[in-house]
Amino acid sequence: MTNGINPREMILEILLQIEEGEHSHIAIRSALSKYQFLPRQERAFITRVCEGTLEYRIQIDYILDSFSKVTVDKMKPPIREILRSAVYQLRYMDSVPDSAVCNEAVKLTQRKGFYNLKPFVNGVLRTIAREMDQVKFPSREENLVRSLSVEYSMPEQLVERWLEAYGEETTEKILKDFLEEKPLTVRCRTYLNSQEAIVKSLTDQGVKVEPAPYLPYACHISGFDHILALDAFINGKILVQDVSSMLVAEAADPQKGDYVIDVCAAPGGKSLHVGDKMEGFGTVDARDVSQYKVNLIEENIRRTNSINVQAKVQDATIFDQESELLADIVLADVPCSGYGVIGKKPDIKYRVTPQKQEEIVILQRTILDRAANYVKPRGTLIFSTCTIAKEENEENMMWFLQNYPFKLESLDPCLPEELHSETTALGYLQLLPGVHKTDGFFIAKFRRK
Ligand SMILES: C[S@@+](CC[C@H](N)C(=O)[O-])C[C@H]1O[C@@H](n2cnc3c(N)ncnc32)[C@H](O)[C@@H]1O
Repeated sequence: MTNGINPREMILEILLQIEEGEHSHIAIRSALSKYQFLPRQERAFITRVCEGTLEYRIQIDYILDSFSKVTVDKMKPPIREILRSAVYQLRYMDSVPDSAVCNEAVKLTQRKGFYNLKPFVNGVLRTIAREMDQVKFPSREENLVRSLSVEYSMPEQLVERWLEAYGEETTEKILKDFLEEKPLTVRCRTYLNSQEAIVKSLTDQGVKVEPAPYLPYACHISGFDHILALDAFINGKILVQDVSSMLVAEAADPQKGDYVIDVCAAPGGKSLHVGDKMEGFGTVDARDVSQYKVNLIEENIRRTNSINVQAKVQDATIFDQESELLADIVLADVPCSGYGVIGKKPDIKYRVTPQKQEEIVILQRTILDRAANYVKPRGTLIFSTCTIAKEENEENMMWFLQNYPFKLESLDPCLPEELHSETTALGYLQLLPGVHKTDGFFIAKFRRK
């Protein structure tokens, strides 16, 4: 315990919030921001246990159900989360002795007022600590979907869909990659600063900087506590962005002086990148659906002093007549299921429903329909998502080609050679985690006829 704050109690509160529907990264960030004085090691422990417990929830529940008479779904929420986070530590964190994990879980059970459940928590955890190796996991031969689901802690319906779309080998690569820890990726704004100066500023503050794949200005950074305390961040020299997302501005290939509309822009990563590529010339109209979202874009515009990017509230499902046929480039980086970023936001995998999937495709098509109208003749439309669901990507792309006066245009002149393929020559790219060295992401480039 440090300064009266019990890390395991914080973990429990965060996990309960996530169970109630809060996004994991928001729940963790807001809890930690309340206790900024916590030592770095303790913050890292809290983050790791919360993220790990969530990432491995299906596997953890399988283990708990193998040892507990009360199944996980029948447990009281605080007990369930105490047990889940303890099993995560027992299985995946060698740094914490098993006895400490069990003792702390029992103490927390008592502190939360569940005196009568202390023996239960104690018994289940001590048995698991002793007999973890004897758990009989589902075998691939008997049931491939169930086996992959438990091994990689992914809901069966997603495993099933990806097996069908990508086959066993690729699906396993994707599933494995989602569980791997990754450093943060940033875009160095080399249009205003030299890469060397940016890297020096970071390393001077003790940050480890490594080149990220595919793009020379993309870096992996690690070994720091708060990004908000880094000079390169404060001064707008770096922006947090995955390489997959940086490829959108590469695919758009804006020219100085272009008029660009980004219909789903918040928090502004791609708009700002396009603005940088135009070196301060032209205009990027960065739009999003709410004032809250537009404030996020404005914050980034201010921090980066991006003079050619402007933000405004505009619902992309409502046709904006004033923009008709005006834009050289339209970016439609539409809201999506987010399956490509499950590695960073594990709660996404637990929120999947077939109904939501259908609704999201309808929303995407509505946005594409409106966005198409803003592209001037011979202009460019970039359609992108951070998902690996075919109905949101290839199927939407085909639907668009069949219904609108656009054709696909090769991405190869804009992409690094390592990413060239049959589909990039045609005009689209599906990045898959574990296959490519990025998040899962889709980009299609259309040109108006
Ligand atoms: C994938 S994110 C965009 C990320 C952004 N392009 C970037 O690079 O930082 C999708 C965005 O679509 C926005 N959105 C959802 N529905 C919308 C609508 N009807 N009109 C405009 N934006 C919408 C969301 O608020 C969200 O910011």
